[in-house]
Amino acid sequence: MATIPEFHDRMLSLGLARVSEQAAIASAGLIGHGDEKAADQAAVNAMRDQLNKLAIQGVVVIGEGERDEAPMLYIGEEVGSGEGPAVDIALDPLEGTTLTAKDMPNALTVIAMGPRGTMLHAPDVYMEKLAIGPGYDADTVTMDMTPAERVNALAAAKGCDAKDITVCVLERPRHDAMIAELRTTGAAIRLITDGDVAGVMHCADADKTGIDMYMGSGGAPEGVLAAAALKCMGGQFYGKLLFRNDDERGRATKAGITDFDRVYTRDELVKGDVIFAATGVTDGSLVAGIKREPGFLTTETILMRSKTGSIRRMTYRNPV
Ligand SMILES: O=P(O)(O)OC[C@H]1O[C@](O)(COP(=O)(O)O)[C@@H](O)[C@@H]1O
Ligand SMILES: [Mn+2]
Repeated sequence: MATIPEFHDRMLSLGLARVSEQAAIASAGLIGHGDEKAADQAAVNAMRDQLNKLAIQGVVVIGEGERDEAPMLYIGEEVGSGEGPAVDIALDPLEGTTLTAKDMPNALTVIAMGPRGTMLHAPDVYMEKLAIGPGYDADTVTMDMTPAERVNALAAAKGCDAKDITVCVLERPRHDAMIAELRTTGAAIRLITDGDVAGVMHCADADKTGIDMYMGSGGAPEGVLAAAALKCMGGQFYGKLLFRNDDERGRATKAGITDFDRVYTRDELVKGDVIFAATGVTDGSLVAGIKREPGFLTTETILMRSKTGSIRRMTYRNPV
């Protein structure tokens, strides 16, 4: 039997960038058209086509849904040409479908790849998330702390006042109490309407984005992708799965999860080397959105490798 090639992150990384670029390009014509489903479907189709061109034996571990719901890029779907290393793929073809439909900032196409068996098979439930950027100890802020304690602890570690900290939070009624508590510290709160993968990534580039910390609940699949991004950029990430009912607990059991109360660290969500690519769909603080000019679409992609901590920003001018 032929031996399976090793996961060679350097060789695979450019291919991964092509996947996220093409997903973004496919959704370009749907930016600001009020149709989230169409924008998502265009990105999904393109991402799947491109993935199948890569020389990998890939399995989607974070995808568009469960197999019985029969979406494309379902969890467990095999992708790639079938020749090459055995890899786990985590993807969100359009992270910020509503942002895209409404032409609001920070919509991205996102994909991460690591050796087979290294990423948490997170079910499509919510995850409580907490993230800070690089340069702090692992226990600087923890899930055990209250939201206010986290702000004060980060301010102390940073050597600034709580009022100099900016926390990014998804604007949702479920976060009202947390936001009220954060307000008591004097910290600023950047409320976002969607897109917590970008929200978490913003912590790793605080000088550019102004965001020091991310907290609150959002999609668990997005949590694994955010952990992959921070593994490349540096920074701490904690995630705890949240279950609202037995159906959700059943989904977790099916995904092989036994401990429902566990707080996962960044490196428990993504255990091995990982490569991560995200392309801007609409303009954002990390990457520019798609630019149109007659005959061309230009994208910007951030491509990162955890092994080396390398971060590339690539523009791609694509004739259309
Ligand atoms: O809208 P909800 O249910 O609060 O879920 C939050 C999740 O939805 C998003 O805002 C948008 O995700 P999609 O565009 O992929 O649907 C994520 O960034 C976030 O994790
Ligand atoms: Mn998403």
